[in-house]
Amino acid sequence: MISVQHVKKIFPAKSEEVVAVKDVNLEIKEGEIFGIIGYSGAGKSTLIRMFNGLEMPTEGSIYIEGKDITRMKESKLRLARQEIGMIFQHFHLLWSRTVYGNIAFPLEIAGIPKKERDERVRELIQLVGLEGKENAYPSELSGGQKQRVGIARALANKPKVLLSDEATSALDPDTTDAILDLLVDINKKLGLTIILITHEMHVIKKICHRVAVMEKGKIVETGPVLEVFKHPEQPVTKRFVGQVTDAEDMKETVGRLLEKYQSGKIVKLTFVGEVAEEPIISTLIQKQLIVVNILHGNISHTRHGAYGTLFIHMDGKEEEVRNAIQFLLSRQIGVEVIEHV
Ligand SMILES: Nc1ncnc2c1ncn2[C@@H]1O[C@H](COP(=O)(O)OP(=O)(O)OP(=O)(O)O)[C@@H](O)[C@H]1O
Repeated sequence: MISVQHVKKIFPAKSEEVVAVKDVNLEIKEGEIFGIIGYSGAGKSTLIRMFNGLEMPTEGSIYIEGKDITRMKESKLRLARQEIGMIFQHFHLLWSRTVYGNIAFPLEIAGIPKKERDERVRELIQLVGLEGKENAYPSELSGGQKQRVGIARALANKPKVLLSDEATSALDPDTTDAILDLLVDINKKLGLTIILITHEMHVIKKICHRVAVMEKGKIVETGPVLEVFKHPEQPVTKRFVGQVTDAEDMKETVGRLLEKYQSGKIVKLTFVGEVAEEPIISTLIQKQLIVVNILHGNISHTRHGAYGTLFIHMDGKEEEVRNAIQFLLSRQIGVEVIEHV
């Protein structure tokens, strides 16, 4: 549905030009929730803004349903933009208009008659769960409610694609989850394709089907979310996966334990899919002649199954510890012996 081909964006500057996006290629399917993750300055905003012509690439093409939006005349681009809604971190609402007025605004611009407009706004208010708030002004709303207005406004002209530029980054964790649930809901109900950029792996894990990792203007890794969790290849991807699988203080704890336990091994186990729900550790203790000390555990639920990590210390005779590792490997569990942090 969306094809990004050899896209490059250079910003001219007095001293040295900035190459914000370097030869990006992506294929995004209809109805997919596709996440682009990267640290600040990676080029995510520049890339997503090129999907609706807010920025134009210096080189390359972006096809949306077969039409190259980078080569459209302004009048055609304006029409094409109605097919692509966008939501923002800081909402970008009209402060002098009510919730109703904000959602009606793009319909007024599109020349939709009043009666039809009223109906559509009412539908949208219901869809995003803002019943009763029609006459409130943005200043009277919570962050989550403001983003609901942003989503309703973005959906007003029935777009096929929704672009989300860090839409939950200004929200607390519970509100973030509620907005992410809403995005999944509209993706399912409307079959809407969603492309989002974020610096939080939690967002990717919770709602995306596929992810692309961006670093210094390039896509360095891409794949289905669960696959990327299982086999992160690039160091930057490993850091992002670590955001949700490893506790902040884990490194310190493991460092201390490595010093404390002179015998045995500290291992990081990774479980994927159904294995994550099996009682592997109790079987391990029953079958192997080792002592197991559980240090830290975590299960993440992605759209395509569960992904678990567990740090344990296994103590016992060297051979028994080796057997235990073999047992775990035979159960399709990832085993990484931690030698140092
Ligand atoms: N209009 C502009 N003029 C010049 N340089 C720009 C412009 N917009 C972005 N850049 C530069 O392009 C690079 C990528 O910026 P971009 O905002 O796309 O990154 P990002 O991954 O979205 O980061 P953040 O999350 O901090 O916004 C940065 O070096 C930035 O300074």
